[in-house]
Amino acid sequence: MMFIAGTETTANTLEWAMALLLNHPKVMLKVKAEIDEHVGHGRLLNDSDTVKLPYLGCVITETLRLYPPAPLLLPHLSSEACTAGGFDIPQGTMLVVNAWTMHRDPKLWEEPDEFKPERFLGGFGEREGFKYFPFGTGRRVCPGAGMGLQIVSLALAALIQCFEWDTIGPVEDMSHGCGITLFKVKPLEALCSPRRDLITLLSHL
Ligand code: HEM
Repeated sequence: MMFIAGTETTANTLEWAMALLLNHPKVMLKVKAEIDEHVGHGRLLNDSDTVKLPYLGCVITETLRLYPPAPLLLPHLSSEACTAGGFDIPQGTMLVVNAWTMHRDPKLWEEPDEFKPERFLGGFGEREGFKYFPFGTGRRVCPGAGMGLQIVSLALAALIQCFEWDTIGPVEDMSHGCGITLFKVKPLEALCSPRRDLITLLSHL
């Protein structure tokens, strides 16, 4: 279960994040500048560096808002009768929460369909958690959230630290398909070449 729940979600997030960055070169440059400033070119970044990269964190948070890997979370069953949003829910009802819709609700977000990592600079208030939940919430919240975020941060940061990236066509196609997870219809294809400043380091790996 841990393996199934932890692999596709993490890989999809990385793919969506890179696709978004390719379509937003100014954001890509900002992430690169942050990595260059806090890690540099003399060594490969490691997991203790990710805390020094708040803008990268905003990019991943914003990616998970626009493309939550589990857009309907997992189905929940009411263990007792309750009320939710004014609706009476009998015991034993299957509840599905549509995170995708809430993450793009214009009543909750400014320019909801735009990729704007800056919206998360300065943190995220506790109450706001109710409009943003790529990992679910409550008792059945994703137990791998911390690990998932760390893997995506580390992988994305390493790809940007070491390589120059470009789209193959004019823009990356962002069409999505949805099963249990939200996937990219056209798998990401991109051009990459080693960054000049990293060639010596990479050649010694
Ligand atoms: C970016 C990465 C990930 C995302 C977006 C994600 C998202 C989610 C979501 C939305 C749920 C359902 C929560 C709910 O219905 O309230 C879930 C459950 C779960 N996730 Fe993740 N997940 C990620 C990574 C991981 C990783 C790395 C692991 C394990 C190593 C993991 C293990 C699980 C397990 C075991 C459950 C079921 C929990 C339960 O039913 O009590 N996930 N995840």
